[in-house]
Amino acid sequence: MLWLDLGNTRLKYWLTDDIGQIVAHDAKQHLQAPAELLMGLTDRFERYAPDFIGISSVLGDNLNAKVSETLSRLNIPFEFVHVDAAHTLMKSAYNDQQLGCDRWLQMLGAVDKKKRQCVIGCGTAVTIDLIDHAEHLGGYIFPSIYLQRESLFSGTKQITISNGTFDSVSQGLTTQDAVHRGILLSIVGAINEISHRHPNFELIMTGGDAAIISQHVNRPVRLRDDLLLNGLARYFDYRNKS
Ligand SMILES: Nc1ncnc2c1ncn2[C@@H]1O[C@H](COP(=O)(O)OP(=O)(O)O)[C@@H](O)[C@H]1O
Ligand SMILES: CC(C)(COP(=O)(O)O)[C@@H](O)C(=O)NCCC(=O)O
Ligand SMILES: [K+]
Repeated sequence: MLWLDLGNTRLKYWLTDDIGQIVAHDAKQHLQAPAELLMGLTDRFERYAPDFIGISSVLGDNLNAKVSETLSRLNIPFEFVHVDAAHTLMKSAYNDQQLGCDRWLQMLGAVDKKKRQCVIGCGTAVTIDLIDHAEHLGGYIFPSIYLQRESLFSGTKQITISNGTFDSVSQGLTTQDAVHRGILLSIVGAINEISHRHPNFELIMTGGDAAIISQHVNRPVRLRDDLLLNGLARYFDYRNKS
């Protein structure tokens, strides 16, 4: 199988064998041209000859249509995931016309009906979702640390910072530190507050910035980079059975 995750920043793919083991995996920035990036990967995909392609995309109809056009040339059946708020594995109270496919799949990949869980996706946006015994209660969306920095850069005259590292949440004494620490605290503080309000929820984090953010959270966090893949596999497994 070939699994694709088209996020707002990166295209991720996993090739898996008959028993679900990953035989190839990569993540690449697509710069809003995922179809062109895929074109460059088709040789590799053809070599592995997957019998099916399952896709998660949050890039919208126009880019999805271009991706479909590129994938059609492979002559391998492919399908985009559609959010289902009434799925057997997890019911959701969220508006399912709006819920991002990657958010939903990450939850589907993590969900455990015996647990209370808080799933945090640290991509282009940071999403925090609460699940109570396989019932999605809703969540929050924040701009990522990088998007927050860009908005300060473009919305102010005296903040001209476009690089630096996010490594502390203590107060800063320079613009550079105040910007990075303030932004990191906005996300970390929100996570700490949500976990304070929901003390019995296990914290699970995934996505490109999960390692940077999790270090400052004041409760144990489970880092899982397999959530979206796991969600894709569960989704198509269930769909084939019904
Ligand atoms: N090699 C890399 N290229 C680009 N971004 C990276 C890389 N490694 C880690 N990241 C981080 O991953 C974040 C994007 O996370 P990701 O989960 O791929 O997002 P999305 O699903 O929105 O595309 C970026 O903000 C960046 O900080
Ligand atoms: C919230 C998101 C932007 C996160 O995307 P990502 O950071 O993974 O690229 C995406 O899931 C999305 O576009 N969601 C639609 C809005 C919603 O979930 O309500
Ligand atoms: K993501």
